[in-house]
Amino acid sequence: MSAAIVADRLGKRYGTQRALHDCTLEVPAGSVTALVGPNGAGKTTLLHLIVGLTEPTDGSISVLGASPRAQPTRVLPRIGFVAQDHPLERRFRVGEMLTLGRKLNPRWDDALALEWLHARGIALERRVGELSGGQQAQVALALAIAKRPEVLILDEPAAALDPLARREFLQALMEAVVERELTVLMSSHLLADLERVCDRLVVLASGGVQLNGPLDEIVASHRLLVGPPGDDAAVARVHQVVQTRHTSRQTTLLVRANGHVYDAHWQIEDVALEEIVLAYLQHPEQEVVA
Ligand SMILES: Nc1ncnc2c1ncn2[C@@H]1O[C@H](COP(=O)(O)OP(=O)(O)OP(=O)(O)O)[C@@H](O)[C@H]1O
Repeated sequence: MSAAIVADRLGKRYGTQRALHDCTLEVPAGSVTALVGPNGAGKTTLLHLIVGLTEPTDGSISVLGASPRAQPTRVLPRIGFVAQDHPLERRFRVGEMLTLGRKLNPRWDDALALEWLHARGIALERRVGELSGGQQAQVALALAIAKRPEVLILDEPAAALDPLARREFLQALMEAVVERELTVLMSSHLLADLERVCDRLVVLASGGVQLNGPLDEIVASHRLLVGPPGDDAAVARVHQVVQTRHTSRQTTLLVRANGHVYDAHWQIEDVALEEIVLAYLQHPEQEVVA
C-alpha cells in the first residue's frame, strides 16, 4: 500500500518551545488512522504541518507526494481539514458557507454538500452560530468532504459532542470513507471512538512518535503477564516490557511480546487497547513500535 502522508524526522519549534520533534511516520493510502497523545503532545502541530498551516523547522512532510508549503496547489485542493472546534464563520448562513466553498475549491461537489446537509436536517437558511455543536460539526465535515479530498484531516472533531451526536458524526465519517476511499488521519482523546472507526494508530508523546501500526496488530502483540512478585529480568530478555507494576503479592508486566510467551511462571492475559496506550503514555521513554 502506498503512503499518502510521509513525515521524515519532522520537527517544529516555536522559539525555544519544541512542539514536535523527530517525527517519522507513514500514513498508508486508504487507511483510517487515529492520532492520540496527551495534551501538548504535538497532535495539532503535526496536523497543521500536514495541511500546510505551519512550516517545519526540521525534517520534511510530504502529502500525496508533494510538500504542502512548497507545492500548495498540488496538495491543498486534495486535502479536507476539519479543525479543532470546527471554527466556522458564525454569522454566515449554512448556504453562504457552501457558496464560499464553491468559490474556493476547484473540485467542489455542491450536490454532495446539499445532500449531506439535507440528510441531517440542517437547513441552508440557518446561521452557523445558531446551530448546535453536533450540527456545526456536521457542517464542517460536509464542507471538508464536498472538496472531494483524497486525504481528510480531522483535529478532535467530535470532542465537544454528546455521545449520540458523536456516534452520528462518526457514522457519517465512515460513510464518507467507504464511499470515497479516503485516507483519514484523525486526532482524538476518545479511544473507544477511535477503536470503532480506525484501522491504524499513532501515539505521540512529548512531541515524538511512540507507537505506530495497525490497531489489530498492536492489540495482538501486547500481553499482560501476572505472576508472583520477583524477578522479571528473564521476560525482559525476550520481550519488550512496556510497564511493570509490583505489589506485595504479585508483579504485573505489560509486554510487547516477541512471538508467543511460554512461561509457566506467568498467567498471560489479553490487554485492551486503552490500557496499552495508557502504558505507553506513562512511559514516554519506550522505543518506537512500528
Ligand atoms: N503557536 C505556538 N506558539 C508557541 N507554542 C506552541 C504554539 N502552538 C503549540 N505550541 C506548543 O507546542 C506543544 C504542542 O502543542 P499542540 O497544540 O500541537 O499539542 P496537542 O497534542 O494538539 O494538544 P491538545 O491535546 O491539548 O490539543 C505545546 O507545548 C504547545 O504549548
